[in-house]
Order: sequence, then C-alpha cells, then structure tokens
Amino acid sequence: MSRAELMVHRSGEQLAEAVAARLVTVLSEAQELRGRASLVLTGGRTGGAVLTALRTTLARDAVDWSAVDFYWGDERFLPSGDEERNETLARANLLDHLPVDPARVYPMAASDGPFGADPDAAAADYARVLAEAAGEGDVPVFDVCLLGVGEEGHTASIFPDSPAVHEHERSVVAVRDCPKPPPTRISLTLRAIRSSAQVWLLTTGAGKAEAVAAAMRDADEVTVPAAGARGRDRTLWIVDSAAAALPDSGPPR
Ligand SMILES: O=C(O)[C@H](O)[C@@H](O)[C@H](O)[C@H](O)COP(=O)(O)O
Repeated sequence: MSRAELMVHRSGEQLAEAVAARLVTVLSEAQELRGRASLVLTGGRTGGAVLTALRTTLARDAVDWSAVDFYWGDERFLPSGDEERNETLARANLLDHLPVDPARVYPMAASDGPFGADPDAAAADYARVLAEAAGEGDVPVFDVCLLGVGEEGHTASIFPDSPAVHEHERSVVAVRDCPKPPPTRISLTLRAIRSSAQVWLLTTGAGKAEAVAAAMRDADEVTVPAAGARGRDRTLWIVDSAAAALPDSGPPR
C-alpha cells in the first residue's frame, strides 16, 4: 500500500479545479494505455464540487467518457432520484452532462429498487457487480477512487469502530444507524477501496483538520477509517489550507 501524500490548496475552489485537471490527466492516460478507465465517485460537498469543476473544465473532453466505468464508494439507501442520494448528485453535477455509456455507470441499488428495503441484498448485489468487473479477485483495480472525509475520520460510509471498518472479507456492506444521516447506507469496505490504483481523499474546512492530521500521523484505521483508505500506487490527501491547519500538515501550494 502507498503512503499518504498531502496536497494543500489555498481554497476549496482551487482544490476542485486542480482535482478536475488531475482527473482528466489520469483518466485519459489510463485510456491511452488500456482503452478504458474506471472512477469511483463519492458523495459530500467537496466531492460534489469536484464533479462540477470536471463538468465545466474545457480539458474534460480529453477523456473519452463513453469508455469510463463509473462506480460509487457509498450510497444513501433511499428511493431512486432522492436528492440525498450520491447518484442523484453525480448525475446532476456531471454524468447527465457527458456522453457516458449508461451501461458503464454502476449505481448502488435504491431502496425502491429490485431489492426493496433490504440493504444487505443491495450490498451483496453490488459486490456481484464488482466481482463480474474484476479481472483477478473480486474487486476491479479502479484507476481512481474519490473519497470524502468526515470530521471524526470516516470515509465513504465507514465510521470509527463500526461493523464496516471491522469487515475484512466482504467488498460491500450495508450500514445501519449511520452517525451521519441518512442512517441506512451501502458502502465499499476498506478492502475494496484498497483495490484502487489511486485513492484521493478530498476534504476542506477547519472541521476536518483533526482527521487530516491524524491520518498524516498514520492513525489506526479502526479509530480513523480514512487513514486506512490507501491506493496500491498513490494515496493523495487533497485538502484546503483550513483542513491542513494542524501540525503534521504541509504548506499551501
Ligand atoms: O455519502 C456521504 O455522505 C459521503 O460519501 C461521505 O463519506 C462524505 O464524503 C463525507 O461525510 C464528507 O462530506 P463533506 O465533504 O460534505 O464534508
């Protein structure tokens, strides 16, 4: 697993633009090498801002969006189209504005979908989707996995000392009684996240500074799940100055 690298931007706006540019580069290079690319999307404000920046950058069309496989790192288990779903956010901010191949967009099931109100069945089905897409093993090697970070160090819907952070076998789990509403979610596990070539943790604001500093000190993943989100090749903590304000963080770019 790669070590965490900290990249500090002066503002959330600069961060979003810089991550969008980095995504265009990494995805287009993956396509030059293999003819396709894969991207794991995240919820949250910072992640949502990056998707909007990606939509609006002129460089976006350097990527063949019809040859990108889109997955989610987690999802709120709500009815399809609910504004609180990460899928709804991603479609509004990005996917509905790009020539994506609908057959290559893999949302996690909604609570009014084929599995009804059973998040365990929905999680198991997503694990099947990942396994079918994987070359070796049961999870694809995602080119980039985008993640947000919570104040207490959660990432995706993996919270400190939760059943999800202690899950080492399954790739996707249902999450109940989530401290961050809504309470029921579906989430990749850290094992699945660590199948990624690159993991980019995106966060802004002073409220995240403790989590950033803890991760830079290699905190235990049970206590700070985001610290366990590592890529095979690179792990980037891409933050703004406010989130990097505590010791163990680097200077702004
Ligand atoms: O579905 C979700 O809620 C997320 O995926 C979650 O992990 C989010 O990314 C963080 O809580 C950060 O959210 P903010 O960037 O809005 O603080």
